[in-house]
Amino acid sequence: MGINFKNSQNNDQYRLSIQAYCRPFKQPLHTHHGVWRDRQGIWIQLCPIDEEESNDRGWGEIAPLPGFGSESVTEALQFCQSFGGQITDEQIRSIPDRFPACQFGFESALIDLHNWEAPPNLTQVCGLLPTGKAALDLQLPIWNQGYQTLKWKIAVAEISQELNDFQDLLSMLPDGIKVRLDANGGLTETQAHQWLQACADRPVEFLEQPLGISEFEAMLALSQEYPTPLALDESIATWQQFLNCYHAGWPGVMVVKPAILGFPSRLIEFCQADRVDMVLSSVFETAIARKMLLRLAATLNLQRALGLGTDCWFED
Ligand SMILES: O=C(O)CCC(=O)c1ccccc1C(=O)O
Ligand SMILES: [Mg+2]
Repeated sequence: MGINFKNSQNNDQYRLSIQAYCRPFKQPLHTHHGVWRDRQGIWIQLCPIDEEESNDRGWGEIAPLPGFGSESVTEALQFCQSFGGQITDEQIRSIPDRFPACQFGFESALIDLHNWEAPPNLTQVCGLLPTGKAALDLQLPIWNQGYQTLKWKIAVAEISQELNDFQDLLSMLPDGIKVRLDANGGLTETQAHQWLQACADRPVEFLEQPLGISEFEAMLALSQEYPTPLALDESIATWQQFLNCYHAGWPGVMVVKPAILGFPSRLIEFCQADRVDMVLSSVFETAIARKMLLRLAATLNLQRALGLGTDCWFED
């Protein structure tokens, strides 16, 4: 299934509506970056000005992640408001790289306007477990919900504690279920070695962002020393970082968060020319950006489970 991009030479005008939102999580998410309680973002709607009597509307979502190098919600809101309720194709194509979440949101809205088919519902999704011991005493075991892959945040508590909980978690998992460990850049090199030793011969799909973004070379070395694949996330959160790591020959997995990586068309173009071992991952966006992510996933023909198991973290 392809995405229909409108002829990029057009310079149509759109009426722009902006709606800021704040959506609390059912339970806070604990990561190495801290505690996260709600998702704030912006929904936008584009309506072609010469067809206002028609029902054509395109929806997009701006869901920034400033801790990963994107603009903040406040900056995005000011940027949206600067257009005074009206925007052109040309202005959307010219959104600067310092507003990557806006690039994503506005181009998503254009794509939504020109693609009437609903994206397919993809089944291969990785579930996100609560952090720490909470993963062990889930009321309704999450592995009964059809997931074959589960993600668990580490580098939050004491390492000896986490290594113990990790063994307990693995002993509870049915055969065939694999775990993704996400350190959010929070391990020391020594701790990364401890984790990779603990992962050997265990059902671990990959260890995500063990070290900070300044430690690319150390992560390269680790990836050559252990059989468990490593994945980059924070290290490739902006388009420039993504290109840098790709061209530096990163041999592992790339966790791509399209909602903060800029124009979806640029990502598609890149992936059509170059092979990327990619996991498409959420930033806790709502259904509007999720629709774009599903369109992307269908177009990019990805092999690994989607990192979109975050829906259950919100009330309906
Ligand atoms: O990738 C996934 O499976 C879930 C999404 C996720 O973990 C995440 C969500 C929001 C912000 C950061 C991260 C992360 O991968 O570090
Ligand atoms: Mg991550």
